[in-house]
Amino acid sequence: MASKPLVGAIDQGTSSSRFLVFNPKTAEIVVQHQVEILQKLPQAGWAEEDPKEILHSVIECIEKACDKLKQLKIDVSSIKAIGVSNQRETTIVWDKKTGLPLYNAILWLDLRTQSTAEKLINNAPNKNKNVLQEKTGLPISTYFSAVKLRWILDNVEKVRKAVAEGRALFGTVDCWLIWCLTGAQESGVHCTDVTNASRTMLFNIHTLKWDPDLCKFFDIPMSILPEVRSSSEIYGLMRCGTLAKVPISGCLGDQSAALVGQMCFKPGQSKNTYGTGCFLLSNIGEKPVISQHGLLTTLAYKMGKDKPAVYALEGSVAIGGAVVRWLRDNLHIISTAEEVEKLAASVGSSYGCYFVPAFSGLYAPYWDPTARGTICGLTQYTNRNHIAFAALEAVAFQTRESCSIPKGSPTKLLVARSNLNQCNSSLDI
Ligand SMILES: Nc1ncnc2c1ncn2[C@@H]1O[C@H](COP(=O)(O)OP(=O)(O)O)[C@@H](O)[C@H]1O
Ligand SMILES: O=P(O)(O)OC[C@H](O)CO
Repeated sequence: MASKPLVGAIDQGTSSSRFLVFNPKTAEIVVQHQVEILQKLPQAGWAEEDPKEILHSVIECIEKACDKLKQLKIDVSSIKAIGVSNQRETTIVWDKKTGLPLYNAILWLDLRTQSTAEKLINNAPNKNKNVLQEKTGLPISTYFSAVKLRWILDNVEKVRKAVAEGRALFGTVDCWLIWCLTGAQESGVHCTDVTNASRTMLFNIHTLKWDPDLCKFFDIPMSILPEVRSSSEIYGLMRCGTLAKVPISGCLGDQSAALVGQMCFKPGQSKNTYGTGCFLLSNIGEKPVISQHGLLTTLAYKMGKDKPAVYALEGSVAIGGAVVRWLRDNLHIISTAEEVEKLAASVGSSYGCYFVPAFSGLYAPYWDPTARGTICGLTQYTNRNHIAFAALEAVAFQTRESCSIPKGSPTKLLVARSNLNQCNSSLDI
């Protein structure tokens, strides 16, 4: 008897890559594999990843998940389609002739563009950081791809040369992965979807097209931008590995994917996801609403070429699970992320210690790139357990703040999910 059709999902996040194989009828996960990604922090505020490592981690996850399927005696040819979801805004420029990246991926939470963003705001009428909000749904901030791309064009000679010679391609992580997996130099498809495009600040969220005026504002050559497609259509076929010839037929920025995954299809339905950052998205239907209170307006999904675009309001928190990684990698007070729960639970309170993990400035609703993290309220009594508790409490405080920003329509349902949720203390807080 033929095996039941399955669907594969690439989830390329800031901290890790995953490949999950689902039964599309029941949404049950059949197998999955996950690989952590190395983050390079070459200077204070800078955060990069190697695009080749990102790609290889995804390929490793696909191959290992397929091995697990084989161990379960399930034919890998049961995987009929693959979807891509990805950390958004992270900016990659590569050479279409060599297939190689021309610079490391600049991560969404990188702060190197603080002065670029400040300069743009100072030149805007009334120094208004929301001068592009009507068109893009976003404030001028270090967060979005356009300023990162501007920085690369200003600072990386190799990229300038490749642009002049017509060899450079720009893309967010979805775009890089789809181009590589559909054949790179030979047959790579250079495309992105509307949800990812809406995080670049070069995309008009009303016309659903790259906007020449926005490109002029940031002085970005339109020739390097990918084609913008819907979130659900066949972009191309896998050209390598065990899943060669399987169509890649879905693409959504990870927070939009989470909204879809939680089936928040009606206006007012919302989800909050805890990964590296923490993102509350609320479905607002087919008309974009511009927030007066520091929320972003973003594309939620467009489920086919001829299907309507659906929008969301978003409360973004840059540092969620990343604070736990910082306790592990920088303070070394835990050796695995899971341990944080034991430490926090052992005290049950921070005893007046507060942790503001503004490592990447503050996002919604402040949009202040100059903010920096702090731990305060320390006494001689404070130990690592209290700091662990305060770190988890900080994620909860930031979430509460996102939930309390007025959204224009009441939230009817809020679903919370992800890795940090495995940590019961964080949910209890
Ligand atoms: N059990 C846990 N308890 C608390 N934090 C965790 C736990 N597991 C992972 N994390 C944190 O969550 C983040 C990873 O979550 P993940 O969903 O893989 O992120 P992303 O999608 O951004 O790659 C890391 O920053 C890590 O420190
Ligand atoms: O890596 P995550 O899952 O925290 O998601 C990152 C966001 O897409 C950044 O906008």
